[in-house]
Amino acid sequence: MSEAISNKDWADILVQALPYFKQYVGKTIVVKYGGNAMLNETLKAAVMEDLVLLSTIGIRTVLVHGGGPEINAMLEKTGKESKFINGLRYTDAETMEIVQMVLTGKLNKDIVGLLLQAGGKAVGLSGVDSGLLRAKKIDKDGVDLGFVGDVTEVHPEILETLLDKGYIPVVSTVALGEQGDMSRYNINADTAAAKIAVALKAEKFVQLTNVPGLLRDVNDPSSLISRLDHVAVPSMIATGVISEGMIPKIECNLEAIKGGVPRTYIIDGRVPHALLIEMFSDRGIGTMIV
Ligand SMILES: Nc1ncnc2c1ncn2[C@@H]1O[C@H](COP(=O)(O)OP(=O)(O)O)[C@@H](O)[C@H]1O
Ligand SMILES: CC(=O)N[C@@H](CCC(=O)OP(=O)(O)O)C(=O)O
Repeated sequence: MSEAISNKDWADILVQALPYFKQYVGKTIVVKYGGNAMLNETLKAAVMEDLVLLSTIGIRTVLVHGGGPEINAMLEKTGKESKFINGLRYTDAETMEIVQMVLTGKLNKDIVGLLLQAGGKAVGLSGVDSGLLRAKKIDKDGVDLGFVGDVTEVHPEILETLLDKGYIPVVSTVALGEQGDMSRYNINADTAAAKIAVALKAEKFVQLTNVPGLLRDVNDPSSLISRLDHVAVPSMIATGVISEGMIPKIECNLEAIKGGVPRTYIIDGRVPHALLIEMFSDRGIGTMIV
């Protein structure tokens, strides 16, 4: 890259990024990294570099990861079918064990390893650790989703402690039941990330996914909605413009905004260094929800 651009352009880019550095250093951002955006190893390495850069310059960075496709693959290996209702996985007891193994046992540790390799300081934990996430069985429109949880409490002290020491906390979204309930609950990673962003009073909540953002037509990548007004959301869900995994993604953005997070974005994790571009330029990639 340094060969392709002039010294002046190089310096200009850094100077233009300076106001953004000033805006975010010392502030907290929560990044949700979706399983679909994790599938390419080169892109994954670029995401790790971005996170390490943010953390190194003093932006308090929390990573919450998903892993839907990896869970699907493991279920398939064990002969189980994946079933989703409105973007949420039907989770029986056996599926819950597999969800915990894949998210907390495998992906969480893989990501921490990659962050360390990229020169960062990172610690992995699940929602169970230190009682970070407590949940109760979800009850939405009378549909039984098994061990899918609604987050009822977030105890972010462990995240604050790690952030104070310069670590990137890496969170997998398995939660413990409420007091007296030792069940584990499967939490949609977008939903958990938004709750964590609210609890940490984050300045920004960014979701990295495998589409350019919210699309007016899911089959047309050029139909990006750059700025989504929350008022339009219910009718977009009712008419099917927003469907499947995009439903919890958009709904949790609204929750985050209601909870006081000033900026929420959905961006394309397949674009190399999308996170840096979003954070430090005015190129306006992805969808901003207002
Ligand atoms: N209007 C829409 N715009 C973009 N994506 C949409 C839309 N409606 C549904 N989707 C689907 O939502 C998916 C993103 O959600 P999901 O698969 O849960 O991603 P992640 O793994 O990043 O959480 C897209 O791949 C797309 O198939
Ligand atoms: C309840 C529910 O649906 N949980 C999700 C948790 C992982 C996740 O959200 O992963 P992505 O971000 O890759 O979609 C699941 O079981 O797939």
